Amino acid sequence: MDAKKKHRIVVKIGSSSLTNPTGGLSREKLEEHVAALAALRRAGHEVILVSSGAVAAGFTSLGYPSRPVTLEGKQAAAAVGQGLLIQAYNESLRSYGLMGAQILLTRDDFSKRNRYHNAMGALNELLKRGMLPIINENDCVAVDELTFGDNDMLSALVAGFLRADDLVILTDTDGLYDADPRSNPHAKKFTLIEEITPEIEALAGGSGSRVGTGGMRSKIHAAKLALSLGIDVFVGTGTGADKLLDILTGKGAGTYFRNQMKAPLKARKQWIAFHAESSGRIEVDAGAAQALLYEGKSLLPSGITKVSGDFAPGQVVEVADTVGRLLGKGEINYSAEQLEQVKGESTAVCRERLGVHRVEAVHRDNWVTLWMEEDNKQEHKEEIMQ
Ligand SMILES: Nc1ncnc2c1ncn2[C@@H]1O[C@H](COP(=O)(O)OP(=O)(O)O)[C@@H](O)[C@H]1O
Ligand SMILES: N[C@@H](CCC(=O)OP(=O)(O)O)C(=O)O
Repeated sequence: MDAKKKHRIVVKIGSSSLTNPTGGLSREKLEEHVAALAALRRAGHEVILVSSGAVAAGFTSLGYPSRPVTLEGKQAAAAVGQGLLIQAYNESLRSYGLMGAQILLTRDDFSKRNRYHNAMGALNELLKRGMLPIINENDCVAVDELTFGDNDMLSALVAGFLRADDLVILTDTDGLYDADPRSNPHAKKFTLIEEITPEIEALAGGSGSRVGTGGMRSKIHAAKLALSLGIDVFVGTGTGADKLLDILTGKGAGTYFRNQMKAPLKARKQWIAFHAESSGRIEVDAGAAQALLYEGKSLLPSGITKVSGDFAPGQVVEVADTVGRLLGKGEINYSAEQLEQVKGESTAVCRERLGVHRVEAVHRDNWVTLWMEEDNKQEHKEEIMQ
């Protein structure tokens, strides 16, 4: 992380770093985080906060003796606590001349293109106006498959779509160890990780505390996604007002994950790759697969062998080869019905049957390769960055 440059930084603060020993919100800890966020702002960086802590801030007001475990209990606590959390942030931010702006998101918001762009527009405007966006899951509606599961993944998705330079995940442990340091006092820490291999993923366990949810495992998944989007990641802890500045200058107490790819995936392709729901699936022959994966070409109807699902032009479909391997996803220019009429046909036939001028079924600009062969991973990475 190069601290001289003005960075766009997403800082995620987990419940474990915001709570007192009984699981409630700790104002003292919150105030220390705010001092550090304010120092980042003073140094000229753009800052977006993803903060957990709603359940922690709310459960005592509802009469729960400890952090609730049921979904309804957590939702009710979050509904009460979210307001208290933002109020606490704003009271503290005021003394630095800063103001927070609450944004609650669900995964569903990311899968609908208009919502994705709306959220991006609002966040960019807030940043332009000097506000500090404070993002959390929309706990009351985010249930089951709609949830991000945890704010770690949400912070990586937000960092991706805002094309942030850095993602800083603050937690109660000073980084990733080769075993959970809570249960293994001999665990060894990683200070720098250049690639998140399956072996590294296997070392990260679940939450060791009663208040956190994802543990180190969800942080590693989030770090992996952020790295693939061209974002540097830090996972760790710190104290004092300079802790975030120290993290930027490489002096943080934690693990740095260095990004190998400097060009982040464009927002449009990120949306297709990570958020859009697929409305159908098409199969393509070997020639079309070759053109899509290795030649940087668009998909033409002539290479399509099978069409499944009911989709309309502009929706996102999965593209597989004839043995069923997923090659990637793309925005389709035809409905399923139209495609049935022209699959396997030449450009001339498409024009004649459908009266279209441009015939690509999926244009290159709306295509994302998802299939990676171990030995040509890099080639694919470069390709999806186009
Ligand atoms: N390999 C590991 N290295 C470090 N911490 C680990 C590891 N495996 C599991 N953990 C646990 O992850 C916890 C942090 O995650 P979590 O409790 O979800 O915090 P947060 O509330 O900040 O999201 C640590 O307290 C630790 O017990
Ligand atoms: N949205 C919930 C927190 C969920 C969550 O991810 O917690 P954590 O693992 O502590 O970051 C809340 O505000 O309490």
